Amino acid sequence: MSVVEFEYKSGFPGLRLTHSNGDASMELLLYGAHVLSWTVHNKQLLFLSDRAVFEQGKAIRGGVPVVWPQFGPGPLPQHGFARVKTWRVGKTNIDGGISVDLHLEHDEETLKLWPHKFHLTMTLRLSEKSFVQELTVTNQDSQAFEFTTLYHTYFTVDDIKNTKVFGLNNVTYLDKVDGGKTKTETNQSIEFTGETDRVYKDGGKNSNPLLIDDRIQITASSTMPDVVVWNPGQERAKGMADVGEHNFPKYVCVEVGHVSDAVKLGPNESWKGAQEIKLLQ
Ligand SMILES: O=P(O)(O)OC[C@H]1O[C@@H](O)[C@H](O)[C@@H](O)[C@@H]1O
Repeated sequence: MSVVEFEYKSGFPGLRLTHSNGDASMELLLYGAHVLSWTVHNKQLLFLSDRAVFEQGKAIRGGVPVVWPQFGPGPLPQHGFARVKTWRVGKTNIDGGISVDLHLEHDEETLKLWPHKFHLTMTLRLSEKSFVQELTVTNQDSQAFEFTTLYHTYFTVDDIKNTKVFGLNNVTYLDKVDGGKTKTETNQSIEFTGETDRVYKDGGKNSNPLLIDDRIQITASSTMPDVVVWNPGQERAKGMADVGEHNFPKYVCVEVGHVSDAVKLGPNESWKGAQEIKLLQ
């Protein structure tokens, strides 16, 4: 069991977590509290684009970007600012399991963008075949504030054409590639035949587990009820400088969060949202 500091692409310090027998590991950057890599038995389970850009202020294409305090476009930069801020390391525990806390607070830059005082803690726990990440948001202001949030997880797949996402049948979704129409999922599994960008409202509350094939299970806390499923497809991927046509078949994003409406947090109140990602085989 170890937690070791490392530096990725000079300028991006992080922590490398290794589970007891070395069979599971995780790389975590302070930039964005970003999980960059998760391996079990030396197999990489998260996708990181070979065209990902590592520059201050730019989002990293792959791993687990943390979307906060705004999902998607809006008054703030796309997907908020937490993913492009440098967090600081807090408590580390390697007693009977590994956990690490990272923290982010408001600063001059965030106050200019979003005039609210906040404290974020991201706790990561690595186990043999799974990991948990839990975000705690505390309102340190004298006024209430609202936010949306999401774990934007990029999972590796052998081929998107043969990938299925289960657990969202009968759930209502917003189809972003069909003009934002509201539809109901009638299929037992989602398959990918082109650009797919959907927000499944309360998808995580479905009684069926959220699965990628029969390999990965994603479980969210009840405070993160929505599920976004995204793959850009060939044409859009071609136009995305940090993805490229060759990469779209290699990943699927299955993202749990609170995005259909906002979380409202009063002064001194705290909110927690977690996901557990488990390898089933
Ligand atoms: O390019 P970004 O900002 O990382 O966003 C990627 C995708 O993120 C998804 O969560 C959104 O539903 C998509 O609409 C978006 O294209």
